[in-house]
Amino acid sequence: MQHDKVLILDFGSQYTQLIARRVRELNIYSEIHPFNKIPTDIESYKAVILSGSPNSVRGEAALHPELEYIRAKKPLLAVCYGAQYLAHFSGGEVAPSSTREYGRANLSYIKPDETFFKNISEGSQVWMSHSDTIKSLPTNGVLIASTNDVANAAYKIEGEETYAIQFHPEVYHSTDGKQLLQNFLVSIAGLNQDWTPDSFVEETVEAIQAKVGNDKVVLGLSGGVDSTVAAVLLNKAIGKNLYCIFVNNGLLRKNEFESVLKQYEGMGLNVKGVDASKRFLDALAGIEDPEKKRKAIGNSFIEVFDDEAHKLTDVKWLAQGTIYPDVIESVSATGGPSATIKSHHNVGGLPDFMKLKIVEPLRAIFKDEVRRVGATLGIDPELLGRHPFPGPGLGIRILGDITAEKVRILQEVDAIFINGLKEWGLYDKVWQAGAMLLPVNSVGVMGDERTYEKCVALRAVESTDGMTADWVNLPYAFLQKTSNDIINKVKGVNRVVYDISSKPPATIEWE
Ligand SMILES: Nc1ncnc2c1ncn2[C@@H]1O[C@H](COP(=O)(O)OP(=O)(O)OP(=O)(O)O)[C@@H](O)[C@H]1O
Ligand SMILES: O=c1[nH]c(=O)c2[nH+]cn([C@@H]3O[C@H](COP(=O)(O)O)[C@@H](O)[C@H]3O)c2[nH]1
Ligand SMILES: NC(=O)CC[C@H](N)C(=O)O
Ligand SMILES: [Mg+2]
Repeated sequence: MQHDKVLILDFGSQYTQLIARRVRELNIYSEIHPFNKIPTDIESYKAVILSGSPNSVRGEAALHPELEYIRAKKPLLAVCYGAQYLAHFSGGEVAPSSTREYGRANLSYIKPDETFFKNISEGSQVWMSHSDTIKSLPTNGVLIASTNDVANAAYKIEGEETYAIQFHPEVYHSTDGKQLLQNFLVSIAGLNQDWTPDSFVEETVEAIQAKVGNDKVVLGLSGGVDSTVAAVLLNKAIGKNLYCIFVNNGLLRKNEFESVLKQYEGMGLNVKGVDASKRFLDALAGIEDPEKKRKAIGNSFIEVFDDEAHKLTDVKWLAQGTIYPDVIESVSATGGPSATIKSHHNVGGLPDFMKLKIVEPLRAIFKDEVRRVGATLGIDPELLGRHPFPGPGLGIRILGDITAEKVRILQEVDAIFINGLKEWGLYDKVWQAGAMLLPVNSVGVMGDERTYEKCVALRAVESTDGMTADWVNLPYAFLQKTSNDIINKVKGVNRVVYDISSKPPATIEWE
């Protein structure tokens, strides 16, 4: 079945992904594309949304989209920069505002009987984030809403299905934002709300069957949410032609290799566990630089996969659990290369010599949607609720060089911390948690003896997508008990600290 879809043109706003999510929450499929790479099959989109931007329409760096096939031809919603753009270059005027406007505002005026504001009343809270303001409306512009500080908070263009708003309906703080998007997409643009997890499963299974046919597929399974949901979908589509490989890279959590393999047994998946710990640890020996460690781990993954793929005959495809943020983050809105903070080493980016074609069934959906799809597929909620765990595992949580002994120490510490979170009912309140082994020895005293041992840092963060994160205010009583348990039970550790840095400026993992 073909679904109605929405095109979101990205001008680099930090909220663009949120627009897509909010639209999808309405069971309408949406795609984000850079403002300067408008898809050629523009007819297939039923409505278009222009995002905000860090740039100003008044500056030399103003971004100019090519709206020839969009403007006045399709329902168009312009948010913030988009609204300023449509005003400034079509007969209106944008100027710097006397005060920068960030945060909460309330609609003080709404034009009566506007479908765009159906079920939304004056007083409704909206969220602002701009420093330019629309001084005068474009040709044929009609004012449809104001706040106390922003006279031109929303306008429409007479004779077109074009709407423009200065505030951000996509953030949760705009309390009627979802209603507004629904008014625009459903009541005005006439889109169907039929894009649901059930329909996703059904259509994806069919699409995989059509694409892969009778070929064999290998998939790297990690015990994590994304690869597991991908595996179950593929299994539903192609059954025994799916070969899952779960690699013990020697950097997994305590007992994880065994317990994850056991968990998969009950799911009817064809999984092979490959213990390659020695290969990884050998490749890592003596390497201290974080990026070099990541490269060594990534290369070892590729070698293991290559070996395993060669043991099977006629494998043509590699399946990956790539999700939508992975895809978007690799395309920068303005085309400029963004700085490499860390090379995230998935099994992606396979070298040409492997000659495998790629199948990525989750490529178009967000993490929370992956979880919903997983639930529809009947995957254990406990597995779906697992914290993300990076492919390089404890390798990027042991600062400096890695040895088997350091891995053992960190596995013990991590197990005490994570099990404690579960026992105290805190695990599901935390987005991700883990422990870091620092390359620092400090002096302690245990039973009247001097010790000179390692320090570990505990980290627990709240986040929605890992892009930004804040540390979690864990109860002191919990930290106290955990610290005691770690120091008493893990030989080699005599000091525990708690990481209270947000991302940015820190990152979640220490390397
Ligand atoms: N130990 C492993 N064995 C085999 N494949 C792995 C392993 N670790 C990671 N991978 C592969 O790398 C991909 C990226 O890992 P990533 O951690 O981003 O996703 P995930 O583990 O599937 O989900 P989550 O983000 O919930 O941890 C995985 O989807 C999987 O294909
Ligand atoms: O599969 C992965 N391969 C990697 O190389 C990698 N590095 C970081 N992460 C995870 O990404 C999120 C953000 O982490 P950072 O703030 O440390 O960049 C957090 O959830 C990290 O655990 C990785 N995941
Ligand atoms: N959030 C936005 O789109 C901001 C637009 C523009 N950069 C401004 O500051 O007004
Ligand atoms: Mg993972």
